Amino acid sequence: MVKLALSYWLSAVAPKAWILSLFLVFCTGLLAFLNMQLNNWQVDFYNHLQQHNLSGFFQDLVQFVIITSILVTTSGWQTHSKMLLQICWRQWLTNTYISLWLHNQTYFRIKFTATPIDNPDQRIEEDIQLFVTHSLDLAVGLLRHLVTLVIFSAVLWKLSGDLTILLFGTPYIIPGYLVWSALLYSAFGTWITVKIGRPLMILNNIQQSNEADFRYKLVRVKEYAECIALYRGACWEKNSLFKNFSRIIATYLAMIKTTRNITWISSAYTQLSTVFAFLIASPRYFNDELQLGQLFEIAGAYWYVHSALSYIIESFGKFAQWRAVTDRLRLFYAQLKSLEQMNKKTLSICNHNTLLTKELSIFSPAGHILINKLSLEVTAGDSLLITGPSGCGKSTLLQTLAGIWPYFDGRISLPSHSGVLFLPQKPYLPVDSLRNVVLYPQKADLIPDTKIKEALTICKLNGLLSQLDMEADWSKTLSLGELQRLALVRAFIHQPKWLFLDEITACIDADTEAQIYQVLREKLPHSSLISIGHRDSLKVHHRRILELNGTGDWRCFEQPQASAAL
Ligand SMILES: Nc1ncnc2c1ncn2[C@@H]1O[C@H](COP(=O)(O)OP(=O)(O)OP(=O)(O)O)[C@@H](O)[C@H]1O
Repeated sequence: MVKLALSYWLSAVAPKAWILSLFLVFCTGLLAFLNMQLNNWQVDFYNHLQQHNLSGFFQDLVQFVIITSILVTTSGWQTHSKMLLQICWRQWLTNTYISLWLHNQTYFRIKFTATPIDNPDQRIEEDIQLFVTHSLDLAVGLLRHLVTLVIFSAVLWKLSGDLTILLFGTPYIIPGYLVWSALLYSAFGTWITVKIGRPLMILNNIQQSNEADFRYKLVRVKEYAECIALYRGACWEKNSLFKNFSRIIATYLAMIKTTRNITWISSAYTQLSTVFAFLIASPRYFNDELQLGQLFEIAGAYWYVHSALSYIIESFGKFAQWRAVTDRLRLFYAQLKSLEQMNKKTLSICNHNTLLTKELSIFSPAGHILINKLSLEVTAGDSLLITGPSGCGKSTLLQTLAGIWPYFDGRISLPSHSGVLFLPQKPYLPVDSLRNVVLYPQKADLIPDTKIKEALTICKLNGLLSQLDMEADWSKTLSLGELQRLALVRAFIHQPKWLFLDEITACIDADTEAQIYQVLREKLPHSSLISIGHRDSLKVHHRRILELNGTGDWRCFEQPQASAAL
């Protein structure tokens, strides 16, 4: 994961990434330096106040304005470059994940892995955003605090002088005792915070999944609103949503407890630290070894050293969340990569002008045989109807031929992918203009409107002729039969050499179905047609029938009633 995240700085856009990163580092370093200047400035300022030195006081104010102006400007540029780097990095990482996810049908195959990861959508949208934001926040914070630590430790070391302690009558001199005490104080605080806050990391991870599941359930209610309303399922859905949400509450309550404990520690720690510096420097002040200005300089330097050292304590919550999203993205990436290997291992499809299967056995994910040793040859221009009882593996056979079903043995020779069109059982229509929907996934500017309108007329969708530019979620407004006819419009527009139809006319009346098949034969006389269907009326439109019986056995025979046109 770290390798992937950092490869942004080695990618094609590396120059931009490096320029932004270096500028960010420069601003961060400059801010730490300016803070040191301001802390140093306090010495003269408080001393001039103590000495009632008015001209010195005004000189200090001018100096203050100059330092602060540079500091404010640098702060703005630091935020600017950080946010710019954030969005560029996120864009690159999102592109990488989306490309891997959509490569080689991984988005489909991922559900076949032994432990499919949950909510890839959330990982790509939210987790990457959190990962990038937190990574940069933590990295910039770490850098700022490291530079601060080095600078102010040196200042504190110089100011602290030596502490002499008597141990068993022997005097021991501790140089830079203020630095050592800050180190000890912070080490103790960090140790106790990490110990108490460790469960927060696990809880954060669980909560990310809970939130995603809850969101998914809400989206499903929206998607299936019509079915839920017809089933009168609102009460069931409400209970299910409450059950999901109660998991969020339970995890959150556990998080509250841990966060409260951490807050107690960090708040006590911060409060104590404001007086701690004065406390340990006070002996030298009351011995007249320090002036008021130096005392404030020590307190300021101590505060910076302390806040740099307590960085882990302050950012523990963020760090816990960062760990959680990093784990989720790492697992997602590992699975995407393993699927890439799987694709290479199981698929061996070569191009021919004939569809050929030799001893092709297809299995369910659980390992049950669906089709046993199918040997089949479909030549260009031929037609085949696949029938059989529900669940016998008809759609799975089509998915295997499409190269997206991984559980098979045997050989498959497929025609070139460019002239093949698969129309699945459940039509998919993107939310877009009708023109783009019927041309999906091709670009709209390649096909003239006249051709689209002709195809719509053939499929008896004349009512949509005037709505080519209208953008809508068509799957919500059209009937199932209309959706299937809209899917068929694609066949008339693209005129593929090989057309695979999976029960695409199941919701269309028999007369329209017959007309559509008739026109398909007229308009695409040289195309091969492979359909799946249950209706006997389909047989007449195909030359051969492949009958599956659900036990793995199959029978392929010529259809005696095939229409004269075939
Ligand atoms: N993604 C999947 N995960 C688990 N099992 C699956 C998956 N897809 C299909 N199956 C199983 O494989 C078997 C064959 O399914 P398939 O969809 O091919 O049947 P079918 O013959 O097309 O049925 P129908 O006529 O009802 O559409 C079924 O038992 C189904 O449950």
